[in-house]
Amino acid sequence: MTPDPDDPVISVRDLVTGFGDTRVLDGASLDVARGEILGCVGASGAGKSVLMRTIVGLLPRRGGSIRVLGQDMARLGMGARRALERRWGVLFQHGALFSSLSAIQNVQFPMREYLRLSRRLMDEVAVAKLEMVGLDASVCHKRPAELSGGMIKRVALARALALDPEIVFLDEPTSGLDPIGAAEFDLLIKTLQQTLGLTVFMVTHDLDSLHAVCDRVAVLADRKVITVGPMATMLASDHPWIRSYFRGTRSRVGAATGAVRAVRAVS
Ligand SMILES: Nc1ncnc2c1ncn2[C@@H]1O[C@H](COP(=O)(O)OP(=O)(O)OP(=O)(O)O)[C@@H](O)[C@H]1O
Repeated sequence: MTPDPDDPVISVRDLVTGFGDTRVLDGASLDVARGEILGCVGASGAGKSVLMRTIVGLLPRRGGSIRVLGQDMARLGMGARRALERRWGVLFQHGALFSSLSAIQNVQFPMREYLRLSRRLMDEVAVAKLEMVGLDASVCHKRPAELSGGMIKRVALARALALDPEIVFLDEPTSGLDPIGAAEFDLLIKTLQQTLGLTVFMVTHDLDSLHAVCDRVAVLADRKVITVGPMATMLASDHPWIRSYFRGTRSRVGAATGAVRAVRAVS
């Protein structure tokens, strides 16, 4: 699906959010287009998770506006709000599975909260969601403590997909995975986005994920979204933080340059 910039699924304007006397975001604005994967980056503590949690209504907004799927979040009554919540899924940092529930029960949790389905149908749907993220029936009755980090992320993704959402919010989906597991997870996200037509808002520190799956990247700094654009924009930016993040020694560009220097030094 080609992202349509004229059809923003999420529109954040002049957002102010904070805790006590501290403002974490102060005038943050951002659009996420239908069908795109937008990566959100920024220094640790810049407010990426806070932005994501404020968009989905888990943290209060002190100012500005948030529109999701054309609806102003501040004007929704309880019923309309629940109806809107059914149209997105969230994968929280570290998966955030319920430790006392099995994998299948975790996936069924949003179904129990928002739908009235028979037990049999819920079982069928949950197994299908687990298969969709590459897990077979053998994990169904395992609890999170019995699963690997990669499996936990997949179960959390299956839970985020439980209600057939239009938008998926992912908070550091590849953190803690080895490079192969992270690449597989990136591919899974990209495949799901393309086959299901999802819009994806993804908080990440993973430069490989940004390169592999994101259509655009939003950079949070100084309590605002300072730049949004494709990777080419990030690589061309002269902003000091963006430059050191995307072209520093741990980036592909930096690594390639370092490698060239090393080869030159040897020869
Ligand atoms: N519940 C909370 N109560 C008080 N302060 C909070 C709370 N949640 C987040 N913060 C503060 O808000 C700021 C932004 O936090 P946030 O988790 O959004 O950062 P982040 O950009 O996602 O960082 P990281 O990349 O390290 O996960 C931090 O200073 C953090 O301490």
